[in-house]
Amino acid sequence: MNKKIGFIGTGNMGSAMIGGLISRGTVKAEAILVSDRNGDSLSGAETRWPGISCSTDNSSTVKGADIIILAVKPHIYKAVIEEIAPLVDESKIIVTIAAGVTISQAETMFGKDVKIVRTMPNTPALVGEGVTAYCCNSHVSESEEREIIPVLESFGIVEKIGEEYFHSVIAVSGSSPAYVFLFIEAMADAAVLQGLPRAQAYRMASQAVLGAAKMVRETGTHPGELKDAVCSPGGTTIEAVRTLEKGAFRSTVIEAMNNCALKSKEMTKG
Ligand SMILES: NC(=O)C1=CN([C@@H]2O[C@H](COP(=O)(O)OP(=O)(O)OC[C@H]3O[C@@H](n4cnc5c(N)ncnc54)[C@H](OP(=O)(O)O)[C@@H]3O)[C@@H](O)[C@H]2O)C=CC1
Ligand SMILES: O=C(O)[C@@H]1CCC=N1
Repeated sequence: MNKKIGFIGTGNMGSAMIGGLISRGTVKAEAILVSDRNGDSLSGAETRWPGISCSTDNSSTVKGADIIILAVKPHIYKAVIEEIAPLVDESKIIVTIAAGVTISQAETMFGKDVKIVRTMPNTPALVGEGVTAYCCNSHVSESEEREIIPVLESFGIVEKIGEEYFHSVIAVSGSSPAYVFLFIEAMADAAVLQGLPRAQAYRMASQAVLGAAKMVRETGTHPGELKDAVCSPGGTTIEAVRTLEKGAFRSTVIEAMNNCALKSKEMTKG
């Protein structure tokens, strides 16, 4: 692709996306422009990805890029958009990634017609195993949407959704790596408690999650059926499942994700 991609903000999510773009080879490092007010984030990006253009000046990113990804926290959106709005014309596409910032709110912040693609990525974008949900505003043409999809595919799988589903998507993919990391950490802690060396515990716990996820994806078998196949009658696994259910494992996950989606709704109200 011969487009230049700009990032305003290169913290947790921005750097995961840059990593995905470069390792997938969607664009060369020289086609990526980054600006950040945080010198440490900027120098970290410069060291990790030699060839990218780094600056503390957001306007240089906007001037040089065709696709501009706003990778700052939601409460910074208004200030950044007001700063860059005069430089954004119909040749540029704005990609938003913020929780709780709707297309209509971003349009109001720009105060003029701008092409906006609202997305919800997640940090596994760094290793090309992310999920990115997106929807476009009415100013993005079908051909422009076709140009954006390969950019999003650099991060992993891509799902087009109606904007009303963003709250659920934040719970099931934007935020969910955090719950999975907790789960891996807890499994490794238990293994360490039982005497396994920490490094082996992390390798085994994370591989079990990776392998189980791949089985769901690649066999198409219902997760309940896959669980049943691990639980030998009177065996070890059903003891663990009984204990998890006593602790309301599934209900706790459902409740947590419901609260996550509610928080996203609340953030939309500002
Ligand atoms: N983290 C995640 O897993 C996900 C995050 N998101 C969304 O991504 C966005 C970014 O989150 P995240 O990466 O975690 O945040 P971070 O704080 O890690 O990164 C944001 C970066 O932007 C910098 N910044 C702040 N203000 C400006 C400015 N005016 N101009 C240029 N740079 C600025 C910050 O600097 P400083 O440190 O000085 O503030 C920081 O380096 C959020 O809107 C969030 O909702 C979406 C999906 C997943
Ligand atoms: O916690 C947050 O608000 C952001 C959005 C999704 C993941 N991190």
